[in-house]
This record gives sequence, structure tokens and C-alpha cells, in this order.
Amino acid sequence: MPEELDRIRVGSAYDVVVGRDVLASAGSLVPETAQRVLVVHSAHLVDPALVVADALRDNGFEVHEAPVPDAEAAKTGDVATHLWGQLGRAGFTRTDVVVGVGGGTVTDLAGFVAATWLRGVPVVQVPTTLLAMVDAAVGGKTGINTPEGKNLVGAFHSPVGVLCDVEVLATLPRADYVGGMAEVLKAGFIADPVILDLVAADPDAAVSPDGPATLELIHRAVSVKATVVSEDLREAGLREILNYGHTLGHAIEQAEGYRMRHGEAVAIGMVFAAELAHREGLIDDALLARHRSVLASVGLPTSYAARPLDELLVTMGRDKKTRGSTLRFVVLEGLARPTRLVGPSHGALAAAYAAIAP
Ligand SMILES: NC(=O)c1ccc[n+]([C@@H]2O[C@H](COP(=O)([O-])OP(=O)(O)OC[C@H]3O[C@@H](n4cnc5c(N)ncnc54)[C@H](O)[C@@H]3O)[C@@H](O)[C@H]2O)c1
Ligand SMILES: O=C(O)C(=O)C[C@@H](O)[C@H](O)[C@H](O)COP(=O)(O)O
Ligand SMILES: [Zn+2]
Repeated sequence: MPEELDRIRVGSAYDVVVGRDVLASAGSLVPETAQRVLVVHSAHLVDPALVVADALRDNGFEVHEAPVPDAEAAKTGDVATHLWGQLGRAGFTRTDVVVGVGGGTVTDLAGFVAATWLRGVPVVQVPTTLLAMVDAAVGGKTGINTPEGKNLVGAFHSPVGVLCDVEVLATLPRADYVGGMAEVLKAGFIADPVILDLVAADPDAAVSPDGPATLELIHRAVSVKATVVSEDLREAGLREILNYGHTLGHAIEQAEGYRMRHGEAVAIGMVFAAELAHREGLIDDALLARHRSVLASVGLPTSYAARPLDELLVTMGRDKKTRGSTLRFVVLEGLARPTRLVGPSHGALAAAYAAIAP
């Protein structure tokens, strides 16, 4: 491993390693007991996966490559079935390993396939988007979508290691980098306001992989996630705070046929949650305004009206925080003070939805 690595411990289980030009050290994260390794990556993003695959071969592993459809098209039952077939034909045993190299869609899929193959084999995550580095690859939530909604099938399955090479962010399209900032800012709103200050001080630099605060932003966002999942891996309670903005966000993503990025939809969802909290008297005008200003400053959307609320409410009914017929939202009762809003009235939901219209 090169010098100057940032290591963020997740519970007592594994490290998130952040550094530059570290892809070739991926082999050191794979348990030596493994013989075979399946490298899952988007068919649209080959280079980092090749570096990882070569490094694994150099470490003596038998490497199988698994290109999958790009973005949300990877998170389907058909793709998972295809990968299970590949694992079966290659004779993957419980000591063999799955490695996900890519954005959050790839790490969600790779993690899910690892969680389910032989009821669980180790997974190493090598995230290549900002969003996957600070959120998706960390914490062991894995899953795929169904026609009824986002991440409706999945498992909690912690990785044995996470390797973030910030150098790969140089090729990430700006819109995808901006999408990742939504999860970074989410961590700021729910737990670490310094993140909001750093972004507000220089929003342009914040959306550059070479910005002066980039490594600190990644460190802080990963640390928020690591702290939360260390305490509540299976989302018995606390972990729900990581779902800030996701109740409406996931419904919008699905309604838009996944043509809107996850981070963009979550940004809108956070403004909606802030509007709900404001109407309940939980947050003041300034904190509500801060949502719009900091999200917009990095180029994230803050308004939406393309679908009728009642259509989105049907999907929100399938959100994992829903209990029976009662919707539950993560809201703030102050900066970095997340709580739950249980069963808001249709009137309150309609007023908040009207308030986020362009
Ligand atoms: N499991 C979790 O805890 C968790 C947390 C947050 C989000 N997610 C999931 O993550 C997904 C979103 O992840 P995402 O924003 O990374 O999207 P993504 O995986 O679709 O990646 C975005 C695009 O960037 C491309 N790409 C990736 N790395 C690149 C690189 N280094 N250079 C050039 N192009 C690159 C991909 O091929 C893709 O086209 C959603 O499905 C969301 O539900 C999961
Ligand atoms: O890790 C978590 O917990 C999160 O909620 C993080 C979210 O950013 C992420 O999008 C997650 O996949 C959402 O999970 P879901 O349980 O609402 O499907
Ligand atoms: Zn998310």
C-alpha cells in the first residue's frame, strides 16, 4: 500500500481506505483463503476494473470478470441471476470472493450477489464514484430494484474491505460528481455541519476531485456513515437517519424511470423533508433556506412537480420506513438533530409538495 492513506474503521469489522493511485493494492483486501475472485463492473467502465483484475491475478487469484449493464440497469433480478450462473459455472465456494468496481449501482449489485451466493461470500468494494465512496460501498446495505420500487430486494452484508482511489474521480462526469455531493451534504445536515460550511465556502471547488477540501469532505462523510452503521447495521433505529431525503427521492427516481440520478432525487427529497419539518415548527426559516442554498450552490436540483403527489405517495407507501399504512419521514428538528415525522396528514404532505414546485 502507498503512504498517506486515510483509514476509517467501520465498527470492529473493516476499514474504508482512501488514497490516490491505490487500485493496484486491491489484492491486499482479498482474504488469502480465496482462490477465485469475481470482478463485477459496468460494461461502460472498464479501465479501473482491469487494473483491479490485473492486480488480483498478480496476487495469484483466479480472476473472473463480470461486465454488467450500466447504472440502474445493473440492479435487476435478471442481472443478479446471470451473475449467480457465472459463479456456479466457475465453482465459487464460500471462501471465494466478489469484488465490486464501480458506482453505487455496481457495489449494490455486487454486494447483493455476494450476500446471496451460498448464503454469503465475502465482498470487497472498490467504489469509483463520489457517491459510492462516501455512501453506497460503505455499511453493507446491498440490493436490487423491482418494478414496484427502489432497493425492494436486498440484504445487509458488510464488505470485508473498501478501497477508494480518489484518482479515478478524474474521469467521473461532472453531473455524477454533483450527484454524489447530495449524499455528502446529507451527512452534513444530519450529523456534521462542518461539511455544509466547507461546501458553502467554495462550492465550485467542492465539486472538483482536486478541490482543497475534497479529501476532508470524503473523510467527514464516510465517518458519519461509519459511525451510524457501526451502531445500527440492520437499521433497527438510528440508521434510518441515513435515509434523509430518500422517502420522496426514491419515489421520484422510480417515477422518472431512473433517468434522474439518485443524488439529484435525494436532493429534492431533502428539500421536501425540510419543508415538512418547517411546517411542523421543527426547523426555522434559516435552516429551510440553507437546504436550498447549499444544494443549489453545487448544481443540485431543489424543486420538482413533474408527477402528481398521489402517484408518488403510492410508491412512498413501499418505503422501508413505512409501518402498516403510516409513512415515516426522517426530518430535522435542528441542524444535525435528525428525528422522525410519523404519519403526516395528506394536507401537510400536499403543502410541502406544493412548496417544492419550481
Ligand atoms: N447501499 C447503499 O448504502 C447506497 C447508498 C447510496 C446510494 N446507493 C445506490 O447507489 C446508486 C447510485 O450510485 P452512483 O451515483 O455511483 O451511480 P452509478 O453507479 O450509476 O454511476 C454513475 C455513472 O458513472 C459511471 N462511472 C462510475 N465511476 C466512474 C469513473 N470513475 N469515471 C467515469 N465514469 C464512472 C458509471 O458507469 C455510471 O454511468 C443508486 O442505485 C443508489 O440507490 C446505495
Ligand atoms: O445506508 C443507509 O442506510 C442509507 O439509507 C443510505 C442511502 O443513501 C442509500 O441510498 C440506501 O441505499 C437507501 O436504502 P433503502 O433502505 O432506503 O433502500
Ligand atoms: Zn442514497
